Amino acid sequence: MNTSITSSRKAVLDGLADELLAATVSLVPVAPLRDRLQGMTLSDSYDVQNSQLEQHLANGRVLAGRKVGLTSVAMQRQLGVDSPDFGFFFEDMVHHDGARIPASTFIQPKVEPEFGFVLKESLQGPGITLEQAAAAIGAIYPAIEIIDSRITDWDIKLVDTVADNASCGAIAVGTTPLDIDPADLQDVTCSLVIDGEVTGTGTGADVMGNPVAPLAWLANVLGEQGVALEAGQLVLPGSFTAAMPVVTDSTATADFGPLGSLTIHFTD
Ligand SMILES: C=C/C=C(\O)C(=O)O
Repeated sequence: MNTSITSSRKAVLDGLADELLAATVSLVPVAPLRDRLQGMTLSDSYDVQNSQLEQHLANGRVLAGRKVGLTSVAMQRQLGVDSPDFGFFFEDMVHHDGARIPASTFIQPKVEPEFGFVLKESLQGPGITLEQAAAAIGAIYPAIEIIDSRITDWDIKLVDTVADNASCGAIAVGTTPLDIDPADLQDVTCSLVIDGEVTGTGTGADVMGNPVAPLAWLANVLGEQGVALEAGQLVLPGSFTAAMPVVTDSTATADFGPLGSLTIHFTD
């Protein structure tokens, strides 16, 4: 192995992680990352993501859970990609039903309606099946992910969004679980409602065929790296619909019909 090439590559990746960390604070987005390192791979992007995770944890932030993204055809089409990705979120990024969230704390926020799975037991791949993943779910909540891009104008390809923590901005999760069995999630319908208008509707089957599949996928991918999903963590398996932009004074609802809903408001 040519160590000088390897170490200069690492220096570029560390620099990208530092730029993204700075953008998280300044709210000034950065230029797309994909052309900054010749042949930038998905593995490079996850290294950039991981470097940020480690620095946040070293600064005392507490991991609350993980998100899987790009699991629906709607979102894959919107971003022009064909595979899922994942990211992390901390306790200080989690909001609850009725939250009033300053839009000014994001760069270019959009919202996505999702399930929120709270795990009752830990899950670690490889080899986690759908049945094992479903059995690890303790409660299912309505959730909204606020995605945000630290890349200018959402000009992202897969390597950009992965490095940028899968574009995770914040999470909102309901306080009352949805009364539904993990085996029945494919048939559940969810609409995204912005300011009273339905902007999109999807079913559980639109989320990788079954919303439990992203949970199993994540447990297996992280398991390959020796990382477990822990009991008590919240996992978001991906959006039912295309993401929609929000601004100050927007109200967003993830509407699961008779099963329940979650509403958040964006303030100044
Ligand atoms: C860019 C982010 C995409 C997601 O979070 C998703 O598809 O759920």
